[in-house]
Amino acid sequence: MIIILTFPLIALFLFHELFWKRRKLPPGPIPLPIVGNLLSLALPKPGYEAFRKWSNEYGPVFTFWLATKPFIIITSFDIMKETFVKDGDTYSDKQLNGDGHGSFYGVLDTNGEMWREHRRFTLTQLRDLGLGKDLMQQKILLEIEELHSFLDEHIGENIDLPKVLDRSVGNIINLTLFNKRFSTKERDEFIYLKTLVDGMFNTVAEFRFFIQHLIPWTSKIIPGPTLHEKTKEWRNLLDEFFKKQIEEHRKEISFDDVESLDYVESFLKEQKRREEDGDKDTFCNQQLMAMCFDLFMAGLMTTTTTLTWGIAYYLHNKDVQQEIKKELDQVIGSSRLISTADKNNLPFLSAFLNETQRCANIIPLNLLHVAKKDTKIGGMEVKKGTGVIAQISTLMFDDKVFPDPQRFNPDRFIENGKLKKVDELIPFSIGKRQCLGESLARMELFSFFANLFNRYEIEAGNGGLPSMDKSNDNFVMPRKFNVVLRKRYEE
Ligand code: HEM
Repeated sequence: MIIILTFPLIALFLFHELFWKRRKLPPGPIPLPIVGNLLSLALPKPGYEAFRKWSNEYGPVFTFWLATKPFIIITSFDIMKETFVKDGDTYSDKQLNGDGHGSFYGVLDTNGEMWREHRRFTLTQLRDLGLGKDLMQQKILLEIEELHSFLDEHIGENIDLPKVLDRSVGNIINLTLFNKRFSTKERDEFIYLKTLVDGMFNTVAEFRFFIQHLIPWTSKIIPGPTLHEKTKEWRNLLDEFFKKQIEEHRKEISFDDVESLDYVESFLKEQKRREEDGDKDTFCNQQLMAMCFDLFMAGLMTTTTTLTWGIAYYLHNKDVQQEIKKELDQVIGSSRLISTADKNNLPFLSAFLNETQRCANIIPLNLLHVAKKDTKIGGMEVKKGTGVIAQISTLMFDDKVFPDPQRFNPDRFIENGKLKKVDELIPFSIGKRQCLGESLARMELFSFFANLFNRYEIEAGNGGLPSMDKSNDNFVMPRKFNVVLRKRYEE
């Protein structure tokens, strides 16, 4: 009797999984029950190969099952543009889960008016705090001078350069938020903050937590602490860290000053204005903490990881090193600081930066968006609420756009001795939710690379050349390596 009943149930289940639930979606790989196509991303990590194969097999628009949820993956630049730029409003919502802040605040994990208002506010503040003027460049150059003084003391020694750069990048975000940098004496304070940021990232990346993030009910059956409990621990510590600095601001702020020195000061002034107008919600304290969280989470690891890959590619490619040094010697010719004002005269260095971002390809699966209404993508019907992803990592390794894509070759961005604009290079994504920190990140990457390469000979340290293996980590982080520096100019 049981066998007679079980057989049709299994048949029904398989019919549902293999056919019924997929019938109105673009074609794609067959999903397994519960995990969908997730396992393919681990074979090999970080999943570039799986997406490349599917894109070749099913075309530039296909369905990928992230656990039990279908996502429409777009791998062609033209269709990404049609979708996320020309019809941008339809895709400006993200799939929210609140795992980061434990609630829906900030910009990473909000939609609608809250997201729009704070995205606009933050972009305006970043501009007013210096990105639109020379001020931000000056702050970055001051940070680079501090970096140089530190590195100069360690000439000829083995040094974990990525770790040192991490503090400089963290300083720039902290300066932007709180007008405060971590001096050499406050190194422990930064190490503590970094431990919290890494702790949060590593938690979300752990497979059992990643599954809980995608299928919340599994937290009830997977043994051990839940994702919610684990992220709450890190979040509370991060909140405490931010709260301390916010409270110091509250004590010192002068609401009569029109100009603000940092993001938190601008936010507190706007908060007061709104509260006087009867709006206590839009600029509430929880939103401020969530914004500090988002800018640190989104801005620190991405920038340091890109810088670290850049140094690794530089060490591995002697011919590229020679070309960069030749250009720097011709154009700069001294140990003076280099700023973005020099950028147009350093096309090969800019090409190196482009190629670093393309090859580092640090976001193997882009953030999850949803269609706000019934629509069409690449001619295929898509229902309101369906997940949609601009799969930028597949595009950056597309051999039709970037021939011989695995080869590190900055020359692909050079034409007639000048920097060639290649629209398909979109490491900061595309559309209404394109990276909010893009201008800041670009300025940092250029300034750090230019000044490091101009001031120092950089050689591999005692562990040899850095490993270029990306299969070890969910975040495409390079493995740890040391370098040895020597000065290129006597002072
Ligand atoms: C090399 C460095 C960086 C890379 C490669 C990068 C890349 C990205 C990508 C791919 C997205 C997802 C866009 C989407 O949803 O389609 C994103 C979003 C975001 N990034 Fe960045 N990012 C970098 C640096 C930064 C920095 C320095 C900050 C700020 C300090 C920042 C803040 C953000 C924020 C707040 C979002 C969410 C925007 C929104 O949803 O409206 N990022 N970034």
